[in-house]
Amino acid sequence: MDSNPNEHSTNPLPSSNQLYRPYLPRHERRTSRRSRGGSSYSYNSDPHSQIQRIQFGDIKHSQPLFRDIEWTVKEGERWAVVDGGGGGEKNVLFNTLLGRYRISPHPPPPGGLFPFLTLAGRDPYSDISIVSFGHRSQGGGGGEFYDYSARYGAVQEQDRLTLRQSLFPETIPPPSHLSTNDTNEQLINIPKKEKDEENALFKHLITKMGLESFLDLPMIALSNGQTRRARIIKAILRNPSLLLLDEPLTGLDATTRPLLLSTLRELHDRKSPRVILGLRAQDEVPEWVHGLVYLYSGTAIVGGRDSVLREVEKRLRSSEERTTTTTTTNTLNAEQDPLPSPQLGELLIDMKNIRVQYKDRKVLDGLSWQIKQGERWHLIGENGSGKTTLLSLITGDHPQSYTQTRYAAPSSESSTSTPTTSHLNLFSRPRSRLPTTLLRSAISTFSPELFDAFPRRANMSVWDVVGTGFDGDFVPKGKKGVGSGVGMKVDIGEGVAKGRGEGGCEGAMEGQDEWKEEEQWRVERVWEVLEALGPEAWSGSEDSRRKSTSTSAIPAPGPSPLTKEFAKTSFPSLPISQQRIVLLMRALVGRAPLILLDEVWSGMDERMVRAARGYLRGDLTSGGGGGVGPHQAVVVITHWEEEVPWSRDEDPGVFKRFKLSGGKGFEQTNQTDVLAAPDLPSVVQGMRQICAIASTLLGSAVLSDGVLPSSTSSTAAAAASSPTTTSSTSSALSNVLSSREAVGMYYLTTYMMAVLVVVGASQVLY
Ligand SMILES: Nc1ncnc2c1ncn2[C@@H]1O[C@H](COP(=O)(O)OP(=O)(O)OP(=O)(O)O)[C@@H](O)[C@H]1O
Repeated sequence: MDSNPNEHSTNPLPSSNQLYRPYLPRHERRTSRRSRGGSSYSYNSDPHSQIQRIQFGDIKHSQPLFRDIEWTVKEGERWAVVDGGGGGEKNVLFNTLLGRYRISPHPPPPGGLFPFLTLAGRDPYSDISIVSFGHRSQGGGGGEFYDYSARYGAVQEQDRLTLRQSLFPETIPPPSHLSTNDTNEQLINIPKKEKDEENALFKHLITKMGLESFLDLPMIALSNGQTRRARIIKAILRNPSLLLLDEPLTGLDATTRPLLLSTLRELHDRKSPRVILGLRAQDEVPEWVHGLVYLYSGTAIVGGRDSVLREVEKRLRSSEERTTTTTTTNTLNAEQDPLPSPQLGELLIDMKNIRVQYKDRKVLDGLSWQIKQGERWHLIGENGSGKTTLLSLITGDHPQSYTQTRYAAPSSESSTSTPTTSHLNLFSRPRSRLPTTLLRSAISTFSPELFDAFPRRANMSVWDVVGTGFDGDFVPKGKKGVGSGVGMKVDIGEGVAKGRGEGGCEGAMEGQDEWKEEEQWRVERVWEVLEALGPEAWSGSEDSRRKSTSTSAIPAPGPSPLTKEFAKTSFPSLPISQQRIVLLMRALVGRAPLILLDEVWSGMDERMVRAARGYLRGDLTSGGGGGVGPHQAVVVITHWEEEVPWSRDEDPGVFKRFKLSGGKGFEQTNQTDVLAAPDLPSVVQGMRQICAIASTLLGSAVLSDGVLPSSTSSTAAAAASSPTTTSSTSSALSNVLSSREAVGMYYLTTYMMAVLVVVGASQVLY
């Protein structure tokens, strides 16, 4: 296999100018070639490049964290590092480049690990920067919970730092004891030319990233995506020689991603700064990347982009084949015990004409949305469109959640109740009449904010963390670490508290008669979730492999030893990806009536994502049960359609999408989805209009309220894309046509073919 990144003809690289020019003693080089073994992958087809064979590890670890990595980066090459195995391997590699882990044997002087810096007399470790989004950014390592809802209220003095001030500390007003003429800018005394260049770059970046209008907002007020863009700009403005950018695409909306990628490419090619990208296994690798380091189970596949991707796919395919036995076994179970499908029920959340405003900045402006039991929503919207704000109203964290009820002017005819012009009703009650403790147990959440804020106390085990999910606590409570109950039930009309419990009495509190039954249910439920989403599902350990290849359809009673061990593990000691899946378990354990999952997959490895998706969907292939009951409602917030565990095509009545834009929200059907698609060529637009008209004229009989019955929709779509019934152009077009338009296309094509047949026949006859 050719894995030399120089295979890309677009990049004629100078072979002598290397970023990494690691040097190995002769005997090492010989050994490294001979004893490479099957576990590592390397390239060395360029005679000028030198081999680096490194093992690196934390001084605390007797075993190296990685072995046999050979990686040379030359000036001009564009590289990305992909975390294929999870467990934070990419983080370890980046930290090694930053000098935080030891390399053995260390590349000796004079070049060292970064000859392009060392030989130029620069200190690598002060000239390389990292911006990481895959890892915990705030809250430090301490055990305290910090208030992640602070941004919604009045901004505190310590949080007043604006985006501009954060980028240019010299613009921070001087302390009061200095004279106002004595600005920091003058004190710092930046040369004018450099300043002009910096300003030009700043303007370019801030415009391209769409942050001009946020410059004078406090940093704390920026949305997740806006903050990420700002952090990247800040790192670029520091002008390091090399910027390690870890998971920059996570949390960015679909419009911003290509803009950021093209900017990074531009900067890298100008060497100001050079960039190495860190990507998740599920991220698409940009076309312009030449070389990939794909980290996997303590080693790496290193080489050209395409060849590494081919190799990874080959390995994945063979590992999937190995697990076929499990799938077959579990499918048998599925046939015996089908999981009930979602059942639509009572209204859980009812928002009408919601408004959220900060001074003259309107974030939500007349938004209405209803969420019912059993529904599965995908909440979507560009960065800054108000998704987090909306969720904070639902969870009651936002102070403006109390002030959403407005009444119509009383009419002259007296009536017993005045209708509202706007309201926020949570579980049939205005937010102000719902105690926060009850709300916390009725709505469970996973979000980047919660992940950052969740306390990491050294003595907190995985069990403790999962157990806090029942009552929405942040510290373990109760004798068995499964909470102590909130003593109330959330009222969901007819379906009181349906969707949770299933054997427990969730209104009970410690000390009450029903508590024993509730506690017993909670303990069993923690084991159930730990077994389904714990290491058995993703670790690939010998134990779990033995279990997964077992042909017995009868699961062994009780949790496995691996699960028991995991339950006892200290939560803060886990790698980030495992902390994330534990917090997902926390969100699912209590069977709360409403579950909010915001950017849930970021930082998890592929096997975890697969296990969690299966569990949420209720596929019996992943742990033998459904993560979400038929009466529970779920909202998934993500910028990536493919991250949603369900598809609207499965059942449009249950699986829905709500889009935020311009302060408003609207439900997107398949139809509006396509109509909203940007930059379609006008010919396609024209075709679509014709098809829609044809659909209305010729096929309106099959339409009901403009929404197709699913069987009709799929038949029509299939017919529209079938090469036997349409031309190749219309077949390609069917990819961008809505169901209704596809029906139109079908009728139009049939109609035109009929006309052709008639015309043809008449030619023959006459
Ligand atoms: N205290 C505040 N003052 C002014 N504007 C604010 C404040 N808090 C939030 N905003 C603005 O509200 C808008 C919505 O923010 P929100 O976090 O809800 O967006 P989002 O849709 O979740 O974005 P993302 O996809 O980036 O996470 C943003 O433009 C943000 O700058």
